Amino acid sequence: MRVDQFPKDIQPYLIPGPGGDLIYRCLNCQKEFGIRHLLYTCPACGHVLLLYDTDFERLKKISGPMWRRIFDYRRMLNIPALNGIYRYHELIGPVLPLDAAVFLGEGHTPVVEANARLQKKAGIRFYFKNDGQNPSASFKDRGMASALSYIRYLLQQGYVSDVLAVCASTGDTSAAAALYASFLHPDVKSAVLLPHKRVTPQQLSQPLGSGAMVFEVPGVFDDCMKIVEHLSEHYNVALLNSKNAWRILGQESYSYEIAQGFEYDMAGKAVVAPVGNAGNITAIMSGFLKFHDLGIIEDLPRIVGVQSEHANPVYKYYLEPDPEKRCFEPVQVKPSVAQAAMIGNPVSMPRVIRLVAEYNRRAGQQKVFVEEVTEQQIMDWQLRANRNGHVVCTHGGECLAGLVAAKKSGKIAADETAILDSTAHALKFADFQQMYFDNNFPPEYGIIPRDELVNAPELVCPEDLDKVPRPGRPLSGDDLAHFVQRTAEDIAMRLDLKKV
Ligand SMILES: N[C@@H](CCOP(=O)(O)O)C(=O)O
Repeated sequence: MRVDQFPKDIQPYLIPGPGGDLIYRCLNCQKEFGIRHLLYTCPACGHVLLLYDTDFERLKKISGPMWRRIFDYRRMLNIPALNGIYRYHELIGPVLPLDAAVFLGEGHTPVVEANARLQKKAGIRFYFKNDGQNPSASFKDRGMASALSYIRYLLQQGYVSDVLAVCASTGDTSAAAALYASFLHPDVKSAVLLPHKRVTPQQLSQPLGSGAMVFEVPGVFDDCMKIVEHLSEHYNVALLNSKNAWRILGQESYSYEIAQGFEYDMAGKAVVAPVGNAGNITAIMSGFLKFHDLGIIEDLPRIVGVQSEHANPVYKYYLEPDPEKRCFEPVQVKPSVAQAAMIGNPVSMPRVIRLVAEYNRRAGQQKVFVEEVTEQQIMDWQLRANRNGHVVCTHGGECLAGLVAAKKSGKIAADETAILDSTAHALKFADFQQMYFDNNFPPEYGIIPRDELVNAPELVCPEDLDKVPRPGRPLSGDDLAHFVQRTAEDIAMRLDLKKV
């Protein structure tokens, strides 16, 4: 639809222009810095930053119901930037002109309700939000769209030139970073650091295909992250991990979409997400808080972060009920099928601590929880989900396992509705599925396949066939007819089919 076809009162709000006043604010010393330079940590005290709009109050001049109408009408516009995360421009990148927006098809991923059989098994009503259907097949594209749009804006303004973007990754961030950077090539080039042999072949192929420089580093993600932090402190590079606060802004779109998808009614809802470097749970809380602040949603949903027992620093931190006594300790991670979240020292932990307190305070009760699950539970629930129409990877399995555990421990009530983050596409982590089917997980995972979830292809080639087709050597005539009949009979026998 064209703008002039919309109701008159909504027309002035449909196409957002640059506005607001974004600044970096240090979570520790509260010092503020302008956004003309890329910053990742506070130049004064070295702590982590978040972006704030010092003119946020102007957005309150528009009522919550009016905001809902604006976002709902924007759905009908054919303006690429508004078909992605910038539908929520005023909250995600108010200072950016729309022509700076990099849109590769990210966001507005489907929310799919689980079938009755799977809901019964889990004991609760739930949906998956399929963020694996983003362009690089993970939720990271939301944050990269924001970070690279900002870089494009800096390029357009002449504030930077020849950007080298770097990130550390367990596989999804690097795929997204390389993809979005390649869109701005040659002004932006990218280099990614991956823990050697701790990224799946599919994930490794992604930055290679996008033309990034790929460095494999011994150790785990936390080691790569330290190197990237060193690079960003000592060299002229743009850090693309979620330590970069622009990433957080983009990932807030996940919350906005959930709210919009449920008609802005968040009462009785629980949002479940895996926690690795903790940027996503930071963004989810921050997004819902902003919508709440503007009166767009009346209730804050419950939020449940899930960690594997092999990489559980955030879970451990919140085991201590007294906030005064809590003390964050990084953990040594062990191999995990939730490999993207195999992180012992999440860079966003200070943001999480700040936002959990704020979220619970605003909700007037504890609304944020962290749950822990086993490796076995992750694999079993992933495969159960996928046998019921989903395409979730191990982290989607982690979410579902976390939902079941949270219901059991009373963190989520049986009459609530949960929305689970399917963070990446199942195909990225197909090797874990194969290890399950082949029963060859190394012992440290502690995973024993359940017979009812195992699957394997069967080769059909009846022994009495002396001629079979091969590539470049097709059969024809009687030979083809005989091959088809015998093979069909063999399959019918295996499937126990009766002749009609
Ligand atoms: N799971 C992540 C780890 C880094 O995440 P980030 O969001 O903090 O950049 C990955 O896919 O690499």
